[in-house]
Amino acid sequence: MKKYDIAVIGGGAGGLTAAIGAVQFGAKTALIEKDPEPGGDCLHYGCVPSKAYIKAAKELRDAKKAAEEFGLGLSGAPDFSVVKSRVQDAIAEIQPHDDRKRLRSLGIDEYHGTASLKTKNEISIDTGETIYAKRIVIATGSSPMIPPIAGLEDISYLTNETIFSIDRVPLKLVVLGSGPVGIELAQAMSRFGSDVTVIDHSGLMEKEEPEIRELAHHLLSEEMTFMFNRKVTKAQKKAEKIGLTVEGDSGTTQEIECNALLIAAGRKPNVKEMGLEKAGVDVKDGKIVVNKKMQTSVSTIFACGDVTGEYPFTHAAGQEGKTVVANAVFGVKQSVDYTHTPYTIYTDPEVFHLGLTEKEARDEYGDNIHVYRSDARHVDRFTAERNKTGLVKIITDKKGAILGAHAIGTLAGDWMQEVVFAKQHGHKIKDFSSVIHPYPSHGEMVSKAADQYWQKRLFEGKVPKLTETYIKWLR
Ligand SMILES: Cc1cc2nc3c(=O)[nH]c(=O)nc-3n(C[C@H](O)[C@H](O)[C@H](O)COP(=O)(O)OP(=O)(O)OC[C@H]3O[C@@H](n4cnc5c(N)ncnc54)[C@H](O)[C@@H]3O)c2cc1C
Ligand SMILES: NC(=O)c1ccc[n+]([C@@H]2O[C@H](COP(=O)([O-])OP(=O)(O)OC[C@H]3O[C@@H](n4cnc5c(N)ncnc54)[C@H](O)[C@@H]3O)[C@@H](O)[C@H]2O)c1
Repeated sequence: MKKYDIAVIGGGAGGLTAAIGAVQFGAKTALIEKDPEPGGDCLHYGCVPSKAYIKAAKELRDAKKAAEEFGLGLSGAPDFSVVKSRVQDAIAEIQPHDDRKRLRSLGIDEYHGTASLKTKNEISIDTGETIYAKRIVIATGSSPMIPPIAGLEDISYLTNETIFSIDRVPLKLVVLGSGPVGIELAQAMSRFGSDVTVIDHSGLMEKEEPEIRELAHHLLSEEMTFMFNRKVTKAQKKAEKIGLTVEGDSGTTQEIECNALLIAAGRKPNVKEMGLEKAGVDVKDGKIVVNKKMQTSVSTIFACGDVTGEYPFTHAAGQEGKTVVANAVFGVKQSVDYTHTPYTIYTDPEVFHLGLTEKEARDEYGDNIHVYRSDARHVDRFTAERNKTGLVKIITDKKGAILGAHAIGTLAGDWMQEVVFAKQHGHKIKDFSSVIHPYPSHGEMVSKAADQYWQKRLFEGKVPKLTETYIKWLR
């Protein structure tokens, strides 16, 4: 039996970070991946193809808008095969960074097969091999959660695993779920030409600041129909179409038809048939239970990424993978900390989220907080680009330390990154004012919010009285 210091199950964002980190620090490392090539959901069915869709969809939308405004004729339907090739090209270009050849070149023993735990130190691979490892890392990711809907098994529906290989844009598309997966794809499909309806049993972007949620709702409603607080109870095949029974909170039902149904109702960690019970690894609510060191209930076994359900983003899987390396290879007892971990919802405009919302901050700090805002209407770059929809909200404690930052606006995920840096490195809100932002940039949204700190200090406190006295004395 081959023996390793570390064996990683799953070659997605979390597993690759753990395996590459471990081998680079000198650990004898194995990685077992069931798919032909590593890369996981993010590369094959998630971040990369969805961002390729989003970009192509935005280009089409901008072209249409520009054609209308400048009086140019634009007609016909887009050739969807171009969109499909863009997705394939993006995956193909990134794949070599994650592929088996590269892993081997780094010194990782890679296995192609489905792995499960045999004991707390042994892994069985369905190729018939068994390997031993001092430490095991489970990074098997997640799959689309399919809600129990009567008749669903008799129709063919789409998920994130199939939507990127469709050949035609459905005339009418229903998207079940308005989370990041559902809403990003709903907007892209609408821009490709689908008539899109989004159904959700709660509301839109409920974790976001109310004013950001409202603005997003207003803008996105121009491109799709929303049916909130509703659920689909029945699905049936109707010749070339799909019939759906939609139930509201009050029990009222409505029948709708579509040409395709995309299910984006959340994720289910991949824990099935993993032999977790054999090794004694605890699972709660379908997720592998880990402590802050990403260690499971078995001291030799760690887990990272979507399979833990902690923070299901690629960058968080990477952050957790690094924590695993520190703890499993060096035994340094490092804890994962999501306090400074942001995320962006890549709708157009983008929605950015970091740390506490105002409500969460008030729950924790009472009235000992300050809220600073800016609006794209007062930032010249947005005005010049005829795009005045954007908001920033930064929440600090009494001393100006950043507790949370939230934004909506074109490319907000990019220009809000300076707030992540500032928060993580202990800078205060006032520091943004002294950072020079080139004029005119979107990033002025941040400095304009921070300028309010000085306005408050200079024009509302003791300072104006003192300067008044000084000026009088000068005369
Ligand atoms: C449509 C969509 C868009 C997304 N966009 C973003 C985004 O823009 N930004 C962002 O941060 N996140 C995004 N995400 C989330 C992101 O994709 C996940 O958080 C990330 O992929 C999780 O990484 P992971 O390593 O945990 O799992 P995965 O990347 O899914 O990797 C798990 C790997 O384990 C393998 N595996 C599973 N079981 C076994 C087994 N028994 N044996 C061997 N191998 C196994 C799988 O084949 C897979 O390769 C998106 C997700 C979706 C669905
Ligand atoms: N931009 C990004 O970073 C990005 C993009 C896509 C996905 N992701 C990650 O992937 C994860 C999963 O995203 P997601 O959108 O699949 O899940 P989600 O859990 O965020 O959203 C699922 C939505 O479906 C709704 N829903 C669930 N069951 C339903 C039902 N039976 N009927 C009607 N509505 C129902 C929920 O109310 C929710 O709004 C996210 O948490 C995120 O971490 C990130």
